[in-house]
Amino acid sequence: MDNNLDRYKYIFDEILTMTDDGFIVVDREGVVTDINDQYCDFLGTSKENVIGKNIKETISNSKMIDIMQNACREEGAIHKFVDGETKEVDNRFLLVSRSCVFNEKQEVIASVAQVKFRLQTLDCAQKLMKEYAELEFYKEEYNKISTNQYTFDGMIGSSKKFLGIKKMGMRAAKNSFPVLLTGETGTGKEVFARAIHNGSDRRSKPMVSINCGAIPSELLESELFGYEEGSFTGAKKGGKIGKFLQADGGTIFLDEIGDMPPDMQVKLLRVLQEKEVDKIGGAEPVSVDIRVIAATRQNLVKMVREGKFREDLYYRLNVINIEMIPLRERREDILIFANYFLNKINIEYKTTTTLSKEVKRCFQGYSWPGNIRELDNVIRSSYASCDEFIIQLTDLPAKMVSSHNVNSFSGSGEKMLKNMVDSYECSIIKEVLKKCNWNCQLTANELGIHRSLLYKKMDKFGIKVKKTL
Ligand SMILES: Nc1ncnc2c1ncn2[C@@H]1O[C@H](COP(=O)(O)OP(=O)(O)OP(=O)(O)O)[C@@H](O)[C@H]1O
Repeated sequence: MDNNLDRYKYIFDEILTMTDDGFIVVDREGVVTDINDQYCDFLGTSKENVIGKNIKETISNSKMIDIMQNACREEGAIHKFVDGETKEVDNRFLLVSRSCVFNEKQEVIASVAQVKFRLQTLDCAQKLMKEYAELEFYKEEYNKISTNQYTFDGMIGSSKKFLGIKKMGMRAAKNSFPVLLTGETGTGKEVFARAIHNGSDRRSKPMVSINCGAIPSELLESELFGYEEGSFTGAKKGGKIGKFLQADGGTIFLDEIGDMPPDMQVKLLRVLQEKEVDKIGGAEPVSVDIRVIAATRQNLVKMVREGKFREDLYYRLNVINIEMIPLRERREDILIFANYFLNKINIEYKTTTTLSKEVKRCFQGYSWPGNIRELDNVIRSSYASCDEFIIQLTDLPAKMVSSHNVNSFSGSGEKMLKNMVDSYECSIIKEVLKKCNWNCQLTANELGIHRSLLYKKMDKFGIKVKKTL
């Protein structure tokens, strides 16, 4: 019997050496018992580093243990190797077949996986890889839509002004004219753009967003229009498709359009006029069918006047203009948003935290320069620092609890002043504590007071050292 086993071991080893494919074998516990050189080479490791260790240490998202648990097999599945787990940077998707091995009692004793490296298989894998990437993109988009946040129905707000622009957005969704969304930061321009796209008959195609201000101008052209393979040094193998072509049939969202460099403004104008994209290094222009929604918090009219933004492009983009409303001009919606964000955290952490009367008053009186995004942040940070189940004034950032918010404080005369000073002092201490990661010595240094005084004040205000959210 032993002789027979030895014989099979030699044959097995020879097969593993001869094949062009990668092979790996694990035992019932997921510990690697065999791996061939081809696979080690692809992973950029050695047999000594892999054999005897759990498969997850080498391939963290391996499915071999699942295969054994389900006593099944899988053929030609696409496996995406995790970044840094293979030495081939451009080759992270491969075709893998996995199977479990049974003994004569039909018990699972091992699992074996084969990875295809042969060229024709790779070709096929690369095609599948593109489809896989597209599928992942649609899955992500689907998740966004299904959360309902990005539809007009799911949009928060019931103030008259907001209902007015919501109506404009719903009307805009019925056609494909360019839309220009203007307004301060954090007012919901991107959320609105998504709702227009999701409400239009383009919703089954992608909405692709690009922040024109966040991409260096020398990269913007290739990001927007793509390039052909070999069109410049450093160009990726296989070229790049570009955001406009990715959005074909759907919508492109050009955020911070005011930051688009002048040479790109000319190129964008051409796309809007001709409905064609010139890929870098491409022989022919490619036709595209896209709806453009642009957004900016800058004053484009002023920029046109100053010669910083092309007038012809401005008119092309500004067919439908929707001016988003700052939160301070839709005060009826402030508490609706505050409760919406707090409720989301309460659900996540299974708590029932609420806002105190004073906090609600303070929210109503505050100017919210960062708008809805700032309100979301304030709710998070105050939830993280509140000790009880009620968010108090002392949990808010110091700048909110300033003398501009006199209305938020109860009491009269000296008592009121003392309440305000205490509240302000407490907020500052909490803010610096958070900044210093709740390190009391650093906080005392930063505040310029002795540590013992800091402790006294923390005691007075009931501040306990906390974790951050
Ligand atoms: N109607 C809404 N319902 C729920 N959340 C919203 C709503 N509008 C905006 N938000 C939230 O407010 C934040 C800011 O929204 P968004 O990014 O759309 O603003 P923006 O105007 O595009 O900001 P910026 O100009 O800084 O890019 C996001 O977290 C978003 O989810």
